[in-house]
Amino acid sequence: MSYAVKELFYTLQGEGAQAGRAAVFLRFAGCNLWSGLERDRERGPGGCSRWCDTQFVGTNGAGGGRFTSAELLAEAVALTWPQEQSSAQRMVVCTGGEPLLQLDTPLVDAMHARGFLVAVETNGTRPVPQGIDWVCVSPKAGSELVQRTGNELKLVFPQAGFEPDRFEALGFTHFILQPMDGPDRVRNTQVALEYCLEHPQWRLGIQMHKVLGIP
Ligand SMILES: C[S@@+](CC[C@H](N)C(=O)[O-])C[C@H]1O[C@@H](n2cnc3c(N)ncnc32)[C@H](O)[C@@H]1O
Ligand SMILES: Nc1nc2[nH]cc(C(=O)O)c2c(=O)[nH]1
Ligand code: SF4
Ligand SMILES: [Mg+2]
Repeated sequence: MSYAVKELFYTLQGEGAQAGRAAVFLRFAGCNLWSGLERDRERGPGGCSRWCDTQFVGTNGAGGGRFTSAELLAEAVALTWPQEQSSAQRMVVCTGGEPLLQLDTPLVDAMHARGFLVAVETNGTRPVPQGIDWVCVSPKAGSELVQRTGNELKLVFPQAGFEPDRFEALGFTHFILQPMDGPDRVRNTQVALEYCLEHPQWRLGIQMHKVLGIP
């Protein structure tokens, strides 16, 4: 079994309730909410393709390839610290693209066997496999939300006609508004800030890695 992966890198988690924590990022190639057409980034099919901040295609000469779980784990271990060197637990953040198109139990088990806590960043359109340690769901307007529980619900804000209150009763511990990056970032940050002041169940999540200028 091999996995289509765009990149593997070591950085600080820049988003959500774990922001600031060192982690290996495993960015899978491919996404079910991505139209695949460059022109749709301008015109917009109505979904997050229009504003997605990530290059995850990996098949256009931009890097990436197919790797076995053994190859991915060897690289992840090489990127992070030796377990005996620190009491901190190693973490892999599985993202993409949409990681749940590919992440399966054998890969999760292989990561656990090497001492990694396994986190996932998902759009919530596919159920999370058993055994994931940290689940971040980021729902997208126009898609069906299947994964309705987890550790954090991280809503990119604002999305037209997609108000935060529709998620408040779902089974998450943390509710985070992440201002939509792009040409309206400053205004989006202001409206997210105001929303959090008026609805204190929500916390503001700033994409720390972009402030720091790190991957
Ligand atoms: C690139 S996505 C990959 C994981 C998964 N496909 C998802 O959408 O959750 C990683 C995170 O970045 C967020 N994101 C994507 N584009 C963004 C933007 N322009 N501004 C703020 N957050 C964005 C997503 O909502 C998600 O939480
Ligand atoms: N530093 C850093 N933190 C992140 N948290 C979620 C990310 C993602 O693209 O899923 C991301 C990312 O791309 N970089
Ligand atoms: S689901 Fe995630 S990776 Fe896919 S286009 Fe939307 S934000 Fe980007
Ligand atoms: Mg990112």
